[in-house]
Formats: sequence, C-alpha cells, structure tokens
Amino acid sequence: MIVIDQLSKIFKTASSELVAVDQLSLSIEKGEIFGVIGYSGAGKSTFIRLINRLEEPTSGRVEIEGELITGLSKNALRVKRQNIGMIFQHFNLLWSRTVSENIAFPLEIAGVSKEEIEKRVQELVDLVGLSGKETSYPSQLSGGQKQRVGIARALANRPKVLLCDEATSALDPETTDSILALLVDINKQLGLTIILITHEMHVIQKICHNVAVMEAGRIVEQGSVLDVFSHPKKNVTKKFVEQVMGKPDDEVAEDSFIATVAEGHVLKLQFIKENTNQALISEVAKKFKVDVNILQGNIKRTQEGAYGSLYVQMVGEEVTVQEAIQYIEQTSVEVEVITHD
Ligand SMILES: Nc1ncnc2c1ncn2[C@@H]1O[C@H](COP(=O)(O)OP(=O)(O)OP(=O)(O)O)[C@@H](O)[C@H]1O
Repeated sequence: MIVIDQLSKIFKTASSELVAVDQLSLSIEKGEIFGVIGYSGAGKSTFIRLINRLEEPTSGRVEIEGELITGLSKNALRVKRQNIGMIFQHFNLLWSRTVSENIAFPLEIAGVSKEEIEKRVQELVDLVGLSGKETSYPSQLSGGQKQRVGIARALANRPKVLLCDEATSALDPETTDSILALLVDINKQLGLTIILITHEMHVIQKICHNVAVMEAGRIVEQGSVLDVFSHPKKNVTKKFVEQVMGKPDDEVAEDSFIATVAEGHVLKLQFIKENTNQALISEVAKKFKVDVNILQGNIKRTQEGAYGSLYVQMVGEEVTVQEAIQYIEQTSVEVEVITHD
C-alpha cells in the first residue's frame, strides 16, 4: 500500500510562491492501477515526481509498503528508487545506446553481474515484445517501441511500483492502446502497482481501477472508475467523463428515434459493471422468442466491466416480453421501459 499524507510542494521564486501540490492525501492499494487526471497546470507531474522524490516535497509524507520514502537519506533513497520504476512522456532513453544497452543501464548501476544482465535483458525484451530489436538504436524505433524500451528499463530491477508520467501522450491512438494493453498485462503478470498521470480520460477508462481528479494542486474527487463515470460530482470531473462518453446532447435525442419505432417496446438498458452486454441481448432473443434490435448505444469497457446505456426495440408477445424484461432485471443491468405499443 502507498500512503500519501498532506503532501505539498511550493515553488519559490525571488518574488513569488506557487503552490503546485497542496496538502494532498491519498491511499493506493498494492497491485492496483491508480490514475490521476487533471488539466495542464493541475500539478500532476509535480505530484508523481514527489512520490520518488525526483522533486523534494516542501512538506508531507510518502510511505510505500510501510517504508517512509520522505524520511530516507539521499543514499538510502538511491537504493530504494530501484524499487520504484518510472516511465516518461518523451521516453528519456539514452540515444547512443542500443535497446539492450538502455535496458541494461539500471542493472549496471545496481552492480548486477554481466551474465545476469544478459539474461535479464533478454527476459525484459521478450516481456515487452521487442524481440529482434535488441541492437537497434532509439532513433530507429517507432514511438510505441521507444516506450516499450522505457517500460523494460523501468522494470529491470523488479520494482514494486511503476510511475507513469503521461506515458502515452506522445503516441497515436492505436499505439496508445497497445502500450495500455502492455501495462495491464504487466500489472496482472507481475502484481505491480501502477500510478499514472494523464489528461486523457480514455486512458483512465481503459486501464485504471481507481481514479483521482486533480485541480489546483488538490484532489477534488476520487473513487472507483465506474463510480466516477456513473456519478461524477464536480464540473471538472463531468467534463472529463464527457471526453469519453460524449455530452448528453451529442446522442440523438430519445424522442427522435423512438418516433421511428412502429411496434414493440423501446427499452433503455443501463450497464454498470456488466461483462456480457452483447451476450445478454442474444441470449434474451434466443431464450424468449422476442426480436431485439439495437437502436442506439454508448457503452465503454473499463477494467471492472462495461459502462453505458443501450436503447433496444423488443418485439414479441406481451407476456413473453414481460418475462424477458424480468430476466434482464435479474442481471446487473437496469431496465427502463421507455415506450410500449
Ligand atoms: N520547477 C518549477 N518551478 C516553478 N514552478 C513550477 C515548476 N514545475 C512546475 N511548476 C508550476 O507548478 C504548477 C503545476 O505544474 P505541473 O507540471 O505539475 O502540472 P501538470 O498538471 O503536470 O501540467 P502539465 O500536464 O502541463 O505538465 C504549474 O503552475 C507550473 O507552472
């Protein structure tokens, strides 16, 4: 578990003071993927750099698995940092070193033997999917491949925690998805705790278990990704949720498509934490001899299942339709009957 307690960072210049992180407190469970989202200037980068003391806190505490990071001497911190990997938006690779040599770098610093380095580097190359690229230089790699090197290097000393500073912000959407999939894979395979900062809500939606929303150096809202998606409270959170779900007015107005439905019932199905949305529809159609047509849907996948709503037309004998509705109501999907003939 990671405990962050009343953590602050004040940048002082000759004439002014800027509070970048303001008495921030958080708890992050071991093995989870925890996202911090905020707009530019919210203090995210400063916050994540305070965790491994790349930035020295002005006040407050950081504790990782019972060890007080903010209490360590410089020398002890240097050793401890081997347990805290970090990846960066612009990769921060050594350009004059090959892929293998970049990954080997933290192992050399830790004094690992040459033989062991060779073995470990090959394991890591395989883990991040870079086999065949061992002798390439960073300039010969795509953005996604460079970030894979960054990830392998961060994992070299088998850290317990991985800090990700806008790790996919410089990548195109497809490459972003493949790097996010790799992070989920690593989280599951190695049980690694991942803390990431981002300004993109789809990153949170796709891979995080819990999320904190940051504004002006403070956490203004936090919770499980599904809770925050389904009940955003603050305006800033609502705007981030809209990045992924669209604005309510972006959806074709209910009335306009309902008017086109000549027969049967129109149902609104609300999915929260549901893993079987498509399967449920076809299962109901088969089981109850009803026709089910999808009219409109906006469903997003999260680490804890699907979230969103689906409008369907259901046509069949009234009794059968009612049985089908009751069946759906027994799952975690909420059903609202919008119209019926
Ligand atoms: N070294 C520094 N000296 C002075 N002010 C700083 C320093 N680093 C950051 N700041 C200020 O602290 C505030 C928070 O910056 P930070 O980079 O942490 O925000 P952010 O949410 O990560 O934004 P971005 O995504 O744009 O980097 C900003 O007002 C920034 O100008």
